[in-house]
Order: sequence, then C-alpha cells, then structure tokens
Amino acid sequence: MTTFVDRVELHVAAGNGGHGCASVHREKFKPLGGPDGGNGGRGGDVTLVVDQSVTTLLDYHHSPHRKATNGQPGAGDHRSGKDGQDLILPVPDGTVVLDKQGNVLADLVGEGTTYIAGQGGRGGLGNAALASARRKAPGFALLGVPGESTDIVLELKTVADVALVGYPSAGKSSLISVLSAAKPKIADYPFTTLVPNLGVVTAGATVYTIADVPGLIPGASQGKGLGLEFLRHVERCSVLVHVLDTATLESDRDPVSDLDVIEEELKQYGGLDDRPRIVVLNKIDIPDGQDLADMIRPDLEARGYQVFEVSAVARTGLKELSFALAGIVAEARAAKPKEEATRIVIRPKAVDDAGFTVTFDEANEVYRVRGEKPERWIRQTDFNNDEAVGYLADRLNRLGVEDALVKAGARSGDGVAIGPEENAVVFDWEPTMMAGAEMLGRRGEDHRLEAPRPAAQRRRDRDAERDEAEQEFKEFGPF
Ligand SMILES: Nc1nc2c(ncn2[C@@H]2O[C@H](COP(=O)(O)OP(=O)(O)OP(=O)(O)O)[C@@H](O)[C@H]2O)c(=O)[nH]1
Ligand SMILES: [Mg+2]
Repeated sequence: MTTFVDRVELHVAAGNGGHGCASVHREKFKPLGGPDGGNGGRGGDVTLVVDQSVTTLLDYHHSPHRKATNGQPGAGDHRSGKDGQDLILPVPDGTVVLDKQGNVLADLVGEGTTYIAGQGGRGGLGNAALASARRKAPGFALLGVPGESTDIVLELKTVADVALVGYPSAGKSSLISVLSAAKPKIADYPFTTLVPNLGVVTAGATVYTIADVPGLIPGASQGKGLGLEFLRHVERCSVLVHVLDTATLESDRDPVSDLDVIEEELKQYGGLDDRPRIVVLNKIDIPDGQDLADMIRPDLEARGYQVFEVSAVARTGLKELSFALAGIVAEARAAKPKEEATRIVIRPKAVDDAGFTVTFDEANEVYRVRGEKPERWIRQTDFNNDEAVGYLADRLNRLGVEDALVKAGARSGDGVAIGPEENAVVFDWEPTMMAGAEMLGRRGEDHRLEAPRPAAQRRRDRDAERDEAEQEFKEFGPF
C-alpha cells in the first residue's frame, strides 16, 4: 500500500559564510598601500514559506537533503564576495515544524508565513574592514562562519473548518465532491483516499472549507489500516462530521456501531472532545439504506446528534447539510476567531547576543565558555595566523571572558574550552596570551615590558571598544 506522506524528515544546511580576504594594496612605487582585502559574502538561508499552491510534502519525501549556497570569499582591491542564495522551500498551509525530539518549533499557517530553518553563516570581514586607528594594517582576515545545519521534521495538518470522518467507503470523498468543486478519487474499495482532500463550500453568506480524510477502521490507534496518523488533519477543524454508510454490505457492521468505533478511535487519539459533531447518514438512495436510516435516526438523536440523511450519488439532502454546517462553522468562528493568515517570519531561536557563561566541566577537567559571541569568534579565527589569534584573544578579553575565568578559579595552565562538548576549541590558558596582538600596540612598543600609563590604557580600551562595535556592525551590514 502506498505510504501516507504527510510527515517527512528534512535535513537542511544553510550556506557557509565566505572567508574574508587579507590583502595589501599594490601600486607601482607605493610599497605600503594599506589593507584592501574584501569581506566574504554571507551564506544563504534555508527558509520554509507557506505556499497555497503546494498541497503535499511529497517533494521532501523524495529528496530530503536541502542546501543553500555558500557565500563567496572576499578578494583584494576591496572586492566583497557574493552572498550565497537563500533556498526557499515552499510548504503547504498548516505545516508544523518539529525537531527530532518532537518539540514544535513553528506552526506555519497562512500564505507567505516564513520560517528560517537554517541561518546562513556570516561572511568573514576582510582586513580592510578590520583596520582601525590602532591596527592600521591587519595581516589577517576573519573566516566565514559555517551555515547552520539541522534535521527537522515537517508534519502536515490540514487547515479546514469541517472534517469528514468515517469508515473507508462510507462516501466521504463522494460527499466532498458534491458539496464543493473538489474532484477527489472515488472508488468502491477501501482506502481510496490516501491524502486529505480539501474543498471550499459556499452556503449563503458563509464560505468554509471541508476536508475529507482517509478512512478509519477499528484498531487504527494500534496502527491498523492507515493508522491514526492522518487524524492530525482533524485537529485543526472546528466541526467533525461522522459519515455513516447505511448500505454497507458487511454483515457485522451497522451505522450506530460504526459511529461507536470511530468515536472510540477519536478518543484514543485524544484532544478532540470539545469539537462539535454531527451525523450524516449516507447512501439513502438505496432502499435498504433509507429504511435503516429511518430506524436508527431516533436513537442517534436521543444521543444528542443532529442527523442528516443524504445521498452523495443522488445528490439529495445536500443543501440542508451544507447550510447546517455553515451555521456551526459561523458559530465556532465567532467563539474563537480563526488564526489570522499573517505574513510572519519566525526565526528558530532568538539569538542571545549578550552574554556568555563560564563553568567548570568536571568530566573533561576544563573551564567551559559558552556564548553566542565567543563561539562565533572561534569559528571566525584562522588559528594558523598568530595575529588572528591575538585578535581573538583581544576580543575575548574585552568581552570579559578573562575576568570571568579568573573569578571561576582558573589558573595559568588550566584547560579552557570554548564551545559545546562535541565541538569546542580547547587550549591551555595563559592569562598573558589573552593580550597577543593588541598588546604590541604602536610599532616598536610592547606594553608587556612596561606598566601602561592608566590614562593611555583607558583611551586604548575605549578605542578598542569602539572598533569592536564598529566591526560587529560591519559584519551584520549588507556590506
Ligand atoms: N449508492 C450510493 N453509493 C455511494 C454514495 N456515496 C458514495 N457511494 C459509493 O461508495 C463507494 C466509496 O465512496 P468514496 O467516496 O470513495 O468513499 P470514502 O469514504 O471516500 O472511502 P475511502 O477514501 O476509502 O475512505 C464508491 O463506489 C461510491 O460510488 C451514495 O450516496 N449512494
Ligand atoms: Mg475517500
């Protein structure tokens, strides 16, 4: 049997940022022309966008690996690398994004709703952008940051006002085909419908949507038939319609016990108790069907159900049904305003830009530094370039990492790890190392040899802070 594709696992990889370029301007008779290395371009994002013309997740089932393009590296002569292209993945309305543990990350409802599943890496600044009053000719550039790469799960939850539920072959698809313009597949074998069909119904002034979902059988909650999987489509509907077959040929079935079975399965699924339900007795064009309908109607009404007798084939009783549904839908809408279809952009997580933490990791015997900035700075550093390492040390120092390490009890020679356990840069801590390139200050001076004059030191710190802020800004800017 065909698999029911409304849940896919997707591996997304955003583009890497391009590396910045370290280059010195060259011109005849001008030996030291100044730094002119351009910035790397940013990597493309992987973005999910609700597109109403897309109705299934089938495409992602067939090719579940998606990658945006990388940013280009910067070049000499102030040439910036091109940004990578964002990869836009169209998804159906009602797609829910989860992580692999099953936590909901976003619920995408409404045309144009956007979710950034993987953020492209920042491009590295070139040495031209890193130059400052204190660092006139940096001999290094920043590396591009790798793009985010994650596994997500997409689940489709149809957004409709009314859901038709019932046994296979009860006539759900037939009913939606005569109530709306939808043209689903109809056949006399069970499980004809494998993915939900949506139709739009106009009844008087009310326009509502109706969904026909695959048939349900006893034991669906244990995975029989198509299982309960597709019932997630029913979750968002405000009205449930039991479509009961009054003319089934199976001797062990009758509409009332069918109803009980379906109700039991809905209960197993859970969370649907508050939804109003009505009963449709279908196939009354068949004489035995009409007789059976007449017989069980009082029983169903006694249970509190509003009952409609219809024939999808002879097209009888449809008007009453569609107007009654319009009434219930209108009531439900008034009670709970429907989620507005807004064009919103949802980001996976707010970037906590501000802080960092230092903790002692007993298992690995290192002081662990965690924080968005320090971890990014590590990725931006070319560890083969001493000047770049010095610049990193300087940045970390200014953020207060060195002070925090002292406070946490770190001593010279202790191990310090920046980043998560599985992906950290570890080094032996030397407090003086934290003042690499910047301590060299003006040409020919080394502040490590003499105590810095307090006023001059303060000025230097202030300038450095301004540099830092300026460079963070440049990195964010579109160059
Ligand atoms: N006589 C009669 N036959 C009907 C009526 N409605 C549906 N049928 C027939 O019943 C069979 C099943 O109809 P479908 O609409 O495919 O049933 P379904 O509930 O969508 O079935 P699944 O998709 O398998 O769950 C088809 O052969 C239809 O022609 C009706 O009102 N009268
Ligand atoms: Mg069907």
